[in-house]
Order: sequence, then structure tokens, then C-alpha cells
Amino acid sequence: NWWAGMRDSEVHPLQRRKLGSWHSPRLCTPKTNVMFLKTHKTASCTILNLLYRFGEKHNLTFALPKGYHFDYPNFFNSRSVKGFWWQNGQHYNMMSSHMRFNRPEVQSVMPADTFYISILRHPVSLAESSFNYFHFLAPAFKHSPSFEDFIANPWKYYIPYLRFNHLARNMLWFDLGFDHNAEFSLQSAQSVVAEIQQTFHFILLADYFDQSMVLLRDALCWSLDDVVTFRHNARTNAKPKCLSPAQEEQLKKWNALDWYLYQSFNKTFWEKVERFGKRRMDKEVAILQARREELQNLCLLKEGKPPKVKQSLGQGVQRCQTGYVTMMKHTLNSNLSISDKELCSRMIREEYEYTDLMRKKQFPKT
Ligand SMILES: Nc1ncnc2c1ncn2[C@@H]1O[C@H](COP(=O)(O)OS(=O)(=O)O)[C@@H](OP(=O)(O)O)[C@H]1O
Repeated sequence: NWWAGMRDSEVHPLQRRKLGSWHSPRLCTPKTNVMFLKTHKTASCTILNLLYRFGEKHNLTFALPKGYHFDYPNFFNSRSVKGFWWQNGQHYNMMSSHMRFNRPEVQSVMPADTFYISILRHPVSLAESSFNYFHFLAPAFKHSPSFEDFIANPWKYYIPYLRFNHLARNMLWFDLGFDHNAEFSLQSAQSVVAEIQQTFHFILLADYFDQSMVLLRDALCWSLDDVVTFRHNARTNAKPKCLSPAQEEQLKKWNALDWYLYQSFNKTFWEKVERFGKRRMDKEVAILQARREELQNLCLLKEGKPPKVKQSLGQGVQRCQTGYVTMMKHTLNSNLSISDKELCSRMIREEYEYTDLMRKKQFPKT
């Protein structure tokens, strides 16, 4: 594909038509009002990075928290948006920091034509990531000698409604604003999924990150480089340690609400892929990966590169290890040109630093 590495700006509009779907899926207007519900341990920092980059590039305004989240784990309240009350009638384009979703409050802050997105991850790999990352925060994890012990007998360590214990059980359900300790019933799970489908226009899957980016780009009518990312917030010490099928089943049972949620949106995700076209998807994923590779080679020191993660259409669970986390940090190549340095710095900028920067831009005096 001779155009694989091209930036959109380098492609003449007439050529775009010839290139087909990747460069010009249809005559569309890029969406600039986007609400991203940032769920936990789901590649959400990687998505946040691309949203901040897009916002910065197009001078968009963000509904920002006073710190780095909207008073999490409490339900979102418009009062936790910096400046919302004293800047009466403030219009925001984007909102993307951690929160516990609360639809009416979010809708009171965001414009009516906002495009709502969120991201889920397979509950087995999510639980493992959460156990490692939140080991000292979630009481249930803190009191478990090991992940295996926790899986074998979660009720020994888990007290419902203890602050931060939601990180140990059905945390996606919690982040989406529902009761993560509720008994599973098909009827109520179906009605929650229906409610989420009514609110959110697209639910991405971390396990199929690249496919998610292709669909997101299509839905938002954005350019290729807008959705090319480096992996953020990844562990450096992730040695693979497989869980047995029985342990995986136990985790799915323990997180029955999240498992139902994941299965439901996994189904609709692949229906979307079907409509998009499987061959078209494969082609566009390849283009995305080639561009990421190109940008990694340009931007990152070799030893700072994130590990390659294999993603294939048929594969679900990413099996992992236990232990305590150290996070991967990207390091820029030296001697980049000024413009490349700017581009690369944006791509590696972490959540806190980027949030501070956007806050400074929007509130220069505070
Ligand atoms: N591109 C891409 N594809 C797949 N997975 C990815 C990607 N980017 C980040 N990650 C993984 O997401 C985990 C971090 O998630 P978050 O950024 O949501 O964490 S946080 O809740 O904001 O702390 C963390 O998972 P674990 O490494 O398993 O802990 C990251 O490795």
C-alpha cells in the first residue's frame, strides 16, 4: 500500500476519493463534541491521549476536573467541572476524565449533539490488571495474599460497598453508573445494556484496540493520525502467567455483571465490523499499524518502545501475571526536528501532564 504512511494532509482531496474508505469514507464532517467515559484499566489513558491531541489541534474546550478525575468514585456532578458554575453557559466540546457516569448531570454539561463513547475490556484480563494496579487501594485485593487466593475465594476478602472495593468486582458496571454488587439477573442486565446502548454511540474494546480505532475514526470522521497512538500506562513487568480455564470461569462468575456487559458489547462490536466489512477492516488495521510503526521509529528511543502486542480478530483474553506494577515510560529520540518533537511529545504525554496543560490553556489565570 503505497499510501500507508501518508498523512491525510498529504493526500489531495481528489486522490482521497480514489483511495477509498480509509481517506474519505464519505462526505462527512468531523465530530468535535465527544464525551468519553474513561473506565479503569481498559487502555483509557491511550484514548485520553488521542482526545487531548485532537482537542489541542482544533482548539477545542474540555470539561475538566479540578484535579485529575471528577470526584471519583462518587457519581459525577456538574459542580466538579472546573469553572462550570462561574462561567455560566460555558460550552464544552469534550469531556474525558475518570468519573462514575451519571447521565443527567453529564448531559447538563455537554451539548445535545455530543457523541458518547466508552471502552470495555475482557473481565479476566481486566481483573488481573486491576489486582496488580489497585493492590493497595481496593481492600479486597490488599487482604488477599495472591491473585490466585482471591480467585479461589473472593468472599473471604471482599466486603460489599467498602470504599474502592468496586475495583475488585464489576468495576465497569460501577464506572457506568450501576450497582456493581447487584445479584445477576438476565432481565435487569438486559435493561442496563439497553440503557447504555441508548446513551453511548460506540463502545470500544481494549482487546481489539486497533479495530476499535478504525471504527472510531470512521464514526468520528477523523484522520488517520488522529487515531494513531502509542500504548500508555502499560506495565513493564508483565510476564505472562496463564490462568487455568477453571480460574477464568471463576473470575467471569465473580464479575458476572461485567461479563454480561462485555459479551453484549462484544457482539455488537463484531456486528459493526461485519457492516464495516471484514476485509476492509483488515486492510485499515494494517495501515494503522504501519503508521504507528513509522511514528514509533521516528519518535521513540528503541528501549523506550512499548512491547509489541499481538491482536487477532479471533482472540479474546490476554492472560497475565501477578505481582506489583511498574509502568512503561516512553523516551523520545534525541535530535528530532522542532515539528517532529512537538508531534512526538504530544503522543507520549501522560494523562496528568496533559490534563495540567489543557487546564493551563483554558484557565491561564488560575
Ligand atoms: N493500545 C492498547 N491496547 C491494549 N491495551 C492497552 C493499550 N494501551 C494501554 N493498554 C493497557 O490498558 C491498561 C491501562 O489502562 P488505563 O489506561 O485505562 O488505566 S487507568 O485506569 O487509567 O489507570 C494497561 O493494561 P495492563 O498492562 O494489563 O495493566 C495497558 O497495558
